[in-house]
Amino acid sequence: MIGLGVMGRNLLLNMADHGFSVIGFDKDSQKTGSLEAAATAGTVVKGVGSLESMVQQLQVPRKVMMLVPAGKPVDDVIESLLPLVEKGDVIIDGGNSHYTDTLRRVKYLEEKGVHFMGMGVSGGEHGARTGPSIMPGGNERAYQHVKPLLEAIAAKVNGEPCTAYMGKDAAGHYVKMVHNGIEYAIMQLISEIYDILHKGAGLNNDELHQVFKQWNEGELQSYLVEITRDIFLQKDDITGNRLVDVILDKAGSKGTGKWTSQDAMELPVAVPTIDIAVAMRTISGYKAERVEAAKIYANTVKPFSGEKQAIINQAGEALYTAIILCYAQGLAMLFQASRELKMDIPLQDVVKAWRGGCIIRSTLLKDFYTAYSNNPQLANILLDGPLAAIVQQKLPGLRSVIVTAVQQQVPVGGLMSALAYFDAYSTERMSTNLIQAQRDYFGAHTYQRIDKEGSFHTEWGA
Ligand SMILES: NC(=O)C1=CN([C@@H]2O[C@H](COP(=O)(O)OP(=O)(O)OC[C@H]3O[C@@H](n4cnc5c(N)ncnc54)[C@H](OP(=O)(O)O)[C@@H]3O)[C@@H](O)[C@H]2O)C=CC1
Ligand SMILES: O=C(CO)[C@H](O)[C@H](O)COP(=O)(O)O
Repeated sequence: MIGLGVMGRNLLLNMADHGFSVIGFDKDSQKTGSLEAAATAGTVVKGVGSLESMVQQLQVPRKVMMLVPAGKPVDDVIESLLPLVEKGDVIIDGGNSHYTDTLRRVKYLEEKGVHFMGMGVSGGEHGARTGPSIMPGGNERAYQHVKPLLEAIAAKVNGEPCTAYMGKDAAGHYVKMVHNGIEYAIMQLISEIYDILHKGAGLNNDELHQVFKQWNEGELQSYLVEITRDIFLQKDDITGNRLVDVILDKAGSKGTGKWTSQDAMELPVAVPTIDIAVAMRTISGYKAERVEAAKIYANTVKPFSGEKQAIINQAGEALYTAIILCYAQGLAMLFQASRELKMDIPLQDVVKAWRGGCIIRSTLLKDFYTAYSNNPQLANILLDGPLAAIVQQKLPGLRSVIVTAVQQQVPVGGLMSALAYFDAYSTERMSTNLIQAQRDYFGAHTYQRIDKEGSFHTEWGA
């Protein structure tokens, strides 16, 4: 393992716990020393400060994984490894690299006879140590060398490992990118529901904890709902108040959500809830301007007058439906990208790998798994019969919550985008006939007709 930071160190210790002899490299002797000290008794874990020494001690074909920051560090590590590895060896990048970088690296290293695999890992620090979701892609023969290791260290659901081969070339990193896009979208939806219940319905942190606790015990059971439940109880060491209330409302990002939106536009495929989640993090950064605008427009949430429990119930239905619509967008993107980029991504295995260990794990994944088991070529999970029945039953809650939130001035762009996606996707005849007429009017862009084949142009207004 190269890079003994948060992820590398924990993943390596996880491998050792499963009986694999491992060796970690870091320039920092403190990191190599503390790695050995943290190893479980009886496991074989070595920390070294020389890359040469690390590579020499590996069995052939060598399996070298790196967990370093995406971008130049990955290229630097590859260049330092090249004089040390041989044909047939496998280099794995487990970080959040952009898939186009991975494509470039796969080609570069294949020319030298070295296999390069891009592999998504999700689950954060704890997941890496105890069982993450792992999304490997690249050369399938190279994957066979690491399959037993990955299956051993991955999270398990019903005894099955939350990992599978994600497809050719950069498929592993592509799947991880879309995973993170869905992660952004679900986090945005949860934060909007929090706004509705907190500012609108006046629930305090203890009440919010109870609501999320109850939701996490039912159909909304998921990692993100679970951690949100716990966040409301966390005390601030400095003030003694709840920590969530003293955290500045400016969201950070490392870029994977933005990459998902950018790539969706390129394909093209519609992922409006991911787009809006990225945009809302951007708007959150305009703190000073927002403070000024709030004064000008006297923008404050108007308290709800309705019964609290009714709003809580509707909010639960709205969140559940909108979350399904986020997965629908992300999975439809993978379906389309797999075809366009010829990656052969098996969607059934993607949702299998996401069932446990990762940030977007949820009880819903088992329904998606069933949907893809019945039809591996399903273009959109909204076309699956049982899932369509769930969406139809829960949709009124989403509509009602949006109406209430709009009237009470709670910004709910994520919820609205999910509903807009659904309403457009399930509309037989959209209003885009008018857009075609306008395009032809001002730019002679032509249009198609509903009653005849071919392309037509009209001299409008003549
Ligand atoms: N943290 C998380 O929850 C998750 C992170 N990821 C991804 O995993 C990757 C690693 O993340 P994380 O472990 O959090 O990062 P950290 O910053 O904790 O660790 C990165 C490690 O890489 C080392 N490193 C940096 N540059 C080089 C280099 N050129 N050569 C050798 N080693 C280098 C660093 O050493 P030094 O400090 O000495 O420079 C450090 O030990 C990233 O791509 C990240 O996006 C993926 C899933 C979850
Ligand atoms: O990959 C991850 C989880 O799956 C990381 O935690 C991710 O980098 C977080 O992204 P951001 O910092 O952009 O919110």
